[in-house]
Amino acid sequence: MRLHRNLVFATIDALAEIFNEGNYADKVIEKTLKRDKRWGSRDRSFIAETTYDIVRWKRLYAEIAEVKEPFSREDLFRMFSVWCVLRGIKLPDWPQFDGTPERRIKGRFDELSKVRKFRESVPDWLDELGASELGDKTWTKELHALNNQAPVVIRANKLKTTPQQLAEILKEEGIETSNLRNYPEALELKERANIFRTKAFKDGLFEVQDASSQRVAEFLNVEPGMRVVDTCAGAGGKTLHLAALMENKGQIIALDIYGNKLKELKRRAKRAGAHNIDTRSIESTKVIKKLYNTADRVLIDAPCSGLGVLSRNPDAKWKLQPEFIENIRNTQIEILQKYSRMVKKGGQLVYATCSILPSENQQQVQRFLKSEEGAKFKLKKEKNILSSESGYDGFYMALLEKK
Ligand SMILES: C[S@@+](CC[C@H](N)C(=O)[O-])C[C@H]1O[C@@H](n2cnc3c(N)ncnc32)[C@H](O)[C@@H]1O
Repeated sequence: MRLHRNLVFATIDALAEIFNEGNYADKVIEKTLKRDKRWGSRDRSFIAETTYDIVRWKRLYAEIAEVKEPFSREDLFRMFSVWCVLRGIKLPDWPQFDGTPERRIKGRFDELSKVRKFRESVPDWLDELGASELGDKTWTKELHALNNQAPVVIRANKLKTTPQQLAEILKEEGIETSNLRNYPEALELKERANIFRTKAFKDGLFEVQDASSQRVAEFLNVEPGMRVVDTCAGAGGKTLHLAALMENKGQIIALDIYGNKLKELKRRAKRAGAHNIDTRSIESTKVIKKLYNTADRVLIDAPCSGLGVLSRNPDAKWKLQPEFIENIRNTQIEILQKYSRMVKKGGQLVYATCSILPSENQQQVQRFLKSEEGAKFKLKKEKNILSSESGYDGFYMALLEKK
């Protein structure tokens, strides 16, 4: 691989913004990629993937390069040179790489790789929390899996197509996919590509949605004609899946505290041809109270630490704080208490997170079941999806039924 100066410089600029200004990696990369219209798809993927890689391995690379935050440009070039040396990429003859100690870099890598928090590049507190909740053995495997680059999985929109038809259409647009066994609507891209540019995407034939995430709507046992409330709908990844499973029949009420996310949901629903979704922003408790005892099905796709999706969002390793996890657990239990009241007798509720921590998952459900409101429910089944076992995001889901 030959390194191009303007691509390397754009990567260094992006890293400076992410590490030193605390901006979100996905937003910074999106902005960086708009900088030069002449960049082709290879150039763009070099910037995006290298930036994500160095974000993912920040702690390890900083230790090897012997640099500390806040990083100067010189420090960032040193971290970049670690990335190159460890990947066997020949360093160009630029002044920024003068005197790079290649043998020392490899030696320090071997030495640091003996310690999990360096090898897997996580903050001390997170390494301790993961090990205490999951046990050393599971956490070691899981953390390793969460450091792999996530595959791109899409969900065929059954309102408009089938996975087989979609695979053919994408093939004509130059994108090869494979079926995923046991995931009825999913296709996985054989190679990364900008699929948002395809006609198939613009026509609403699919959504990008991880395979584990596709398990959640399935878990809720929806049927056409039901009244379903998606209480933490966000931009609607799971709402759209619910609409497809309900064949556009019945009613889905999509709630969120952020109106702008619901606006995006509406845009996506239009593209997907999903007509049975009604969005409502939670501006007061009235919105919730009006729905008490009215829903056949309720989905709580709760806000969480996001530790199950680190492979697509490595930035979270550095942005997460122990206090945030503490607070989010309180929000989760509050949401369970309040939103479960929307389920009518005999109706069902799914509580789901993209976390792998028992304290956000099964322990929350057990806590809820022991409460006055929770006593009205019984736990029908639950599923823990680990990235190390599934190869996709880490997720948790529990199905509860109101007696
Ligand atoms: C895991 S995300 C949802 C992702 C979405 N369901 C999807 O599939 O694309 C959690 C959502 O909960 C929302 N949220 C946070 N606190 C909330 C609350 N108290 N009530 C309702 N929604 C809330 C957040 O804005 C966020 O969109």
